[in-house]
Amino acid sequence: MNVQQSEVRNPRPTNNVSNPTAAMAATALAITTTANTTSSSGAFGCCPTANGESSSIDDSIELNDSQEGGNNNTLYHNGLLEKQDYHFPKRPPVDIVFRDIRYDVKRFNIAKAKFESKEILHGLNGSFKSGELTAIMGPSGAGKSTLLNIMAGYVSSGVSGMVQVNGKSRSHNSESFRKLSCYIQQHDALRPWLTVTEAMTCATHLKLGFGIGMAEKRRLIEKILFMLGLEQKGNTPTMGLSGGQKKRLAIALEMISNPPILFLDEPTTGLDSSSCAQCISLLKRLAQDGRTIVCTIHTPSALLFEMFDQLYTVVQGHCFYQGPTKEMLPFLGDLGYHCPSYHNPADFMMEIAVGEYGADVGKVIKAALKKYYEISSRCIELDSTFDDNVKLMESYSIGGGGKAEEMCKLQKQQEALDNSSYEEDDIFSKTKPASLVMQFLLLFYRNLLMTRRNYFLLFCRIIAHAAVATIFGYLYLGVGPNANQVLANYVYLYGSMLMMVYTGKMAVVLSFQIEMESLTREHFNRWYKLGPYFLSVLVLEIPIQICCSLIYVVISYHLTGNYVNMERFCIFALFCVAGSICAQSWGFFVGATLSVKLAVFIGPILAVLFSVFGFCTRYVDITPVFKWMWHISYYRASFHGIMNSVYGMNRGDLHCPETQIYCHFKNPVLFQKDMDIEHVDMQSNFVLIMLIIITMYISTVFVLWYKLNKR
Ligand SMILES: Nc1ncnc2c1ncn2[C@@H]1O[C@H](COP(=O)(O)OP(=O)(O)OP(=O)(O)O)[C@@H](O)[C@H]1O
Repeated sequence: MNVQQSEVRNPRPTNNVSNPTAAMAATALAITTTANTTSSSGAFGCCPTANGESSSIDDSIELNDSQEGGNNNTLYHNGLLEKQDYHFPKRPPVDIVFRDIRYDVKRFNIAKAKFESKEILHGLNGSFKSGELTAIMGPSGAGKSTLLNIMAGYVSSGVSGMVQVNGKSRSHNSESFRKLSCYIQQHDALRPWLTVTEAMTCATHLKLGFGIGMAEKRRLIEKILFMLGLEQKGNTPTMGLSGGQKKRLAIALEMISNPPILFLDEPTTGLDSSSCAQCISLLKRLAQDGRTIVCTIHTPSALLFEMFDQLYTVVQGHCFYQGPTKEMLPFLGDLGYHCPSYHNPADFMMEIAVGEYGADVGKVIKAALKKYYEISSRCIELDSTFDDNVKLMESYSIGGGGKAEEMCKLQKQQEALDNSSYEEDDIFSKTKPASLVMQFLLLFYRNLLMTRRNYFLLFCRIIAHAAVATIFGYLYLGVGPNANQVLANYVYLYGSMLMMVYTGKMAVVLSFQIEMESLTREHFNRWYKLGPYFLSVLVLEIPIQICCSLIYVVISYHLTGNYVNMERFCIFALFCVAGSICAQSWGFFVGATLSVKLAVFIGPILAVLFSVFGFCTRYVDITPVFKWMWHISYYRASFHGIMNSVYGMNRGDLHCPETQIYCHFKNPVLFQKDMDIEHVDMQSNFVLIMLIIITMYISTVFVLWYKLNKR
């Protein structure tokens, strides 16, 4: 039996979760109960109200009247529920018009020792209309992704020109535009350890908040997955999906908030022909429901090419063709470039774009510009800022033309439509994104779930600490209380700090590097704010590091015979843990700031640099120019802390074995004096470590914020 049929026959009562605390509990529940997407509620009985308004989010995916002959209560086609019976609610049409889009990048020229500017896009004009699926095509390096990034608002610095959304100017990084759109980048950047349903559930909670009930959310998830052909994959971990399924999941995750505009960067890359066709036909259906869908694509098959309504071709940063897909060949034909019979039109266009068949690319670019102004000159008053283009247009002595008149009429009709609202105005308006606290709780829960699934990494971290502690413990077995083994103990203490610092730092130095793509996608598509995200990472990572450090400390401290009393042990453990957490905060900062290649060697280099201060280096012997490093070295502060906990704090004489004639460090103060650490201010050291931790966290958040927002 069709899975969805069983749902209709077994409706489940609505579980309305309205308060956040209950909702959090329900979140966990939902993640487990909805893990099997094929066993959930029958929501289809929930119909539009008498006045036609939807009464619940469930209505958001309602029956297509045209296919059902207007009978909204009928749920089956000949007893079978078809994917095409569903559609997302119509959204207000959102049209995008852009003019004179230029993009400059600044590069430092080492030879000339100055910054140089390079223009990537050279004044692109055009529009993307609602209800249409538009392909951005062009040769590699032509500027397709750059144009898409600018249109999505993903890139804003270095961009000039005007973008209008339903006739209203939009800034290049408009926050309100981001509410209406979503951007799915080339790399799916999904969370591999979550199942499809878990990923969808978490995204639904984050995007739709807790103003609507769990049951409604569950039904929404089921239907989106059903529409996208993922209904059988609810329990599959994301990493177990095929390339095409991952693309569809990436779309499904964004369809939760039902945005009227979708930007997709190369959604078909890496897919086989049938997955490509599935993906494009899905986009086509979403466009037919009134969405504005724009995607970049590399030479598609003739079949796929025909599925696009509009084509925008970029070559060397110029517009090469824009208009209906079916008019592309006549356009090139008018210029004398005729597509051979049985040749893929998309391939032919790309061949012309790279100058094959002796094609004059410049001529086509000028013709495309002329065509644009032929249409535009009848419809809009050209802005004075486009003087250059106006002159260019005049130089082509634009005449009248039937086709241009027709296009103009269409554009006027569209403008009338455009006067409709630019705001969200359907049932989704009753949903609000999760609050900051709930964002934190949801992200923390998600991290916890992923860590539990990926337990091998955690297991390795714990085992490594225990193993090294045992090795060190036996290497320096029982050296702690002996006066003749003070130097051996000193090396053990130094090694322990190294262990704490390296494991603390290196365990997280790549965290953000690995996370960055997912973080960028989710943050850009407004799933959550940076603050709750960062906090959710810290709240998981800090306890793990504390546990690992304590495992090391407990084992090695006892094996080396350093245990004297509980007070000394607690201070020792406190400084070890504080040093490790401080190193971890440095790891986050280095990882967030530098590229992978730099981070993996700058991280250890910084640790080595700071570690020399305090170890066999007396303050008086340090070259004055480096003395500041002694003061800010968290390594030195932690090391002195553990040293003082072992030999300071009025410790009595150490044990001098009878076999020894003389034990120089019988009184540990002598050793402290030799090392210039007889006056360790424990409080100042601890405060210094805490200050560095806080500074590093703030710096990391700032760097991440900058990377996520300033592009
Ligand atoms: N930030 C940047 N700094 C320097 N050059 C850049 C930058 N962004 C884009 N470019 C250059 O602009 C050109 C267009 O890049 P873009 O990624 O948009 O090309 P594309 O058409 O999407 O290519 P592909 O199909 O290969 O992905 C390339 O030559 C690229 O090197």
